Amino acid sequence: MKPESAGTPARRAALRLLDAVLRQGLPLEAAMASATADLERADDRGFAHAIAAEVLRRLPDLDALIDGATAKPLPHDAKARTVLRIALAQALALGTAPHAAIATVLPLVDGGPRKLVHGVFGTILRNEAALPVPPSLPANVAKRWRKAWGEPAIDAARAAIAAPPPLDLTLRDGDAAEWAERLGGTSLAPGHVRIARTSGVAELPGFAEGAWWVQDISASLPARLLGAGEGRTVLDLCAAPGGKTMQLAAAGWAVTAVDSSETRLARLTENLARTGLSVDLVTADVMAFEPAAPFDAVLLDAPCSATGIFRRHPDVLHRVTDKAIKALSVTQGAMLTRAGGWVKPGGTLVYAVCSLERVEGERVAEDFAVGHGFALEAVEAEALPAGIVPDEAGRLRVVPGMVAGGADGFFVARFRRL
Ligand SMILES: C[S@@+](CC[C@H](N)C(=O)[O-])C[C@H]1O[C@@H](n2cnc3c(N)ncnc32)[C@H](O)[C@@H]1O
Repeated sequence: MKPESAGTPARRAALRLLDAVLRQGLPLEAAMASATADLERADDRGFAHAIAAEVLRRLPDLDALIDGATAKPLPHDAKARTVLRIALAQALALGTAPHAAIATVLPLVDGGPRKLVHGVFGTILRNEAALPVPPSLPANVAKRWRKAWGEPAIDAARAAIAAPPPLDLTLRDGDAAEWAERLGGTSLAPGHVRIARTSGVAELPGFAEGAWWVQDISASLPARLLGAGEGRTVLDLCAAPGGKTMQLAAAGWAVTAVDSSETRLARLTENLARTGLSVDLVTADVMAFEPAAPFDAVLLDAPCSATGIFRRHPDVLHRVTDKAIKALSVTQGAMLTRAGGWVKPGGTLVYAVCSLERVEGERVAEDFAVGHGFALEAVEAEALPAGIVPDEAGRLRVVPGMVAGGADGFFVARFRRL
């Protein structure tokens, strides 16, 4: 038997990753450990991830090429289709030489449709096919977002898939203009610096001493709406890995941070050690947790579809179903009702989701605004990062195209307890 090419194991891992996302509905990052377990080298694991992520960014366009070159469409979950997607993403988007792109995937269909895969790949390349710029969104996502946010947001979302997003940093303290100069970036708001994407975050000035942490500008909004703590108490629900927890602690709040995931809380603990910030940590399910006393403020960053972070996590474009979005909104509503019960009279409640779905954002906030003893507290336009403006009700809804250079899709509403 011919020995397997050195490049094949990384492609096999990419196939397992795509299977985990597209057939099992798992997040790409969550599938990494098991799908790449047999790859010893970090760069092979990184390459498998890069291939899978590129396929997910280009999936509708790759499938259109494949369907245009097959007489009878391959089933959507056929191994031959995914193997072709892997070879084509490399040859047409990642700069892999076509002969290497196909030779390294053919062993994945040994004893199966090897000839078909080879033939379809050859036909597509001979026709000098190219992937469209910018990439297309999956039809169901485009339909949902077009209805919710209009055509300009669709165009901006497509452009955002094509370009790697910049890296936003939140400063623990210190002057944003000074840090922007030191890091070669720009600042969109107090305490914020935006730099070009880099793989060497830990080597940048200020990382080791905890002067800043990576946090998208949109993700920094919920804690910004609570302002300076001046020693008051805040309950940070669904807190890990702690971007908002650290903002609140740095702004002078006495923070109690709750999360149900031990693994994610361990990351929060590391982040606190690096930044020298201190908070009380509680491992608990929000639906079972019972605090001893109410808080001056409560921030709920609820678990959600995460469709707002599609730029860095393109798997959300393919694995999040309408049914899952509806189910999440029920959980979010129940969590928000519990969170409301832990706010002191006159205190503040902030609800946030990194979702581009109205049912998880606007709808949950509107339902909560009725009959729970809270009033929506409108956000003032002048306190916000450039480009972000409150909606007509005074809530924050960040959609693609709103912030120059991009930002995660987000929803934030602030309430005052009556
Ligand atoms: C959107 S992430 C939070 C990000 C975090 N607030 C930050 O700024 O870094 C959602 C978090 O909710 C946690 N979570 C999900 N369901 C939960 C529950 N029922 N109770 C407590 N935490 C939960 C997850 O473990 C996850 O860490």
